[in-house]
Amino acid sequence: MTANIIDGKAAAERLRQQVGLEVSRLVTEYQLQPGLAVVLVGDDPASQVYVRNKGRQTVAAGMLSLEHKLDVAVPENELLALVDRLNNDPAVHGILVQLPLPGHIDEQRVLQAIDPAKDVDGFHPANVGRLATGDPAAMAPCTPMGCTLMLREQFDGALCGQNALVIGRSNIVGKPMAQLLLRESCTVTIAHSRTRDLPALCRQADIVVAATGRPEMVRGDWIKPGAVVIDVGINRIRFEGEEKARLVGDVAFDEVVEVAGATTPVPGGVGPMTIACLLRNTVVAACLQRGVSCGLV
Ligand SMILES: Nc1nc2c(c(=O)[nH]1)N[C@@H](CN(C=O)c1ccc(C(=O)N[C@@H](CCC(=O)O)C(=O)O)cc1)CN2
Repeated sequence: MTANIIDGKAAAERLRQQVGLEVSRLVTEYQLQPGLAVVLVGDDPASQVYVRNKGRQTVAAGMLSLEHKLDVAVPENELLALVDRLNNDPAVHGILVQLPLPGHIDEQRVLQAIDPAKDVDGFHPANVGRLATGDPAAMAPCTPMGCTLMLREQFDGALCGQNALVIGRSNIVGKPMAQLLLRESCTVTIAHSRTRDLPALCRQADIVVAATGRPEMVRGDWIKPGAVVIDVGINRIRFEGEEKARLVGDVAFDEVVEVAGATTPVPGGVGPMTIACLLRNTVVAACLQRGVSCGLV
């Protein structure tokens, strides 16, 4: 069997089209132009690329994009003061502080300073709690949300009752991913570095979401034939004899593609959906703040 390779770029393009149409409707009917503010601290090259892409895609969807670039040594209280200004700016419906932050800044303190209504990353404890309690108004983190939308497409909406294994328990991917799959009525298991006999657990799963941070950890012989495998990993590896670093996921793609029913590539799988979901969350946040219905929920 050779797996269907899920095209994350195409899925993201479809979602961006829907977002763009919804923005046009909001502008026409309510003079409501959703606005997204992105804060970047420092000059990490990958973060700079992600922030640039967020800005471009926000503008392309007809939304207002504000970028705030702060020096790597910015004191924490200056960053908190900026978040406070953005919380009180009526043109801003969504706020995102690009992660990771430099070591001298308390990441949790900054994320908790964002108004939960504008927290389009879904990292504020209020949104974490809303997601865990099944509140439909919860802002869900963008990467797991993108994975969920791709899984819905693969299963034609029939995720109910599927055995899902999430490998990884981070606050950004693993835990919210498990909550979103639970919301879809999957039977969810969370595995992590202390899990015993991970390959055996994996072989029982209809859905595997790999967010381990360990390059190519999930092997082909761990996968149940026909299972759907979503690879969240982004690892830059320099292979012997190659000049440029290559991007690989947490899944051994060449092996898994021979066994799975469908799988995501890296690059071009989950990554592009992350930014498309950010645009979606911003539109949803703008609608909730204005008290108008949203065509994207
Ligand atoms: N505040 C946040 N910070 C970070 C998040 C996040 O969701 N919120 N996620 C990541 C970075 N990220 C978005 O911010 C992101 C990562 C990867 C991609 C992507 O499209 N990746 C491409 C490969 C790109 C490359 O060559 O590097 C792919 O997988 O095809 C988009 C967004 C951490 N920080």
